[in-house]
Amino acid sequence: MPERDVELGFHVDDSEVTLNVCLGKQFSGGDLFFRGVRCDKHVNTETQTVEILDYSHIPGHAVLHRGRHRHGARATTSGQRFNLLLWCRSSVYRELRKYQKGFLKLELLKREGKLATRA
Ligand SMILES: O=C(O)CCC(=O)C(=O)O
Ligand SMILES: [Fe+2]
Repeated sequence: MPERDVELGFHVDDSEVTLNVCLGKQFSGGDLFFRGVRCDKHVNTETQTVEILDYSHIPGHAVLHRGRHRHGARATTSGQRFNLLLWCRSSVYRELRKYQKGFLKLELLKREGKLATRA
């Protein structure tokens, strides 16, 4: 019976950027798989061939990836793997995204003629 995560299913992180540092020890398996970036609405849509990226951890090396990059970790098949995960969040970026979405909605309403605009 495993005491820790064996594998990590397909997911996105609640981060802008994730730093994943492989601290060791000796192991096999545990590869990361990346499957493209999506917005919230399309996070479960199909993967295109060009988006398929697999990565094998190397002790002492780190991976920096976008939190929104869809990914998961395959099972560690032998040994022990220790990774340090750092989720980096930006409140400024998140605020800006909210305004951006608001502006986009306004633009759509204008285009559809549902919003009065000055000549
Ligand atoms: O290496 C792992 O087991 C964690 C992978 C992951 O979810 C990540 O890098 O955000
Ligand atoms: Fe993750």
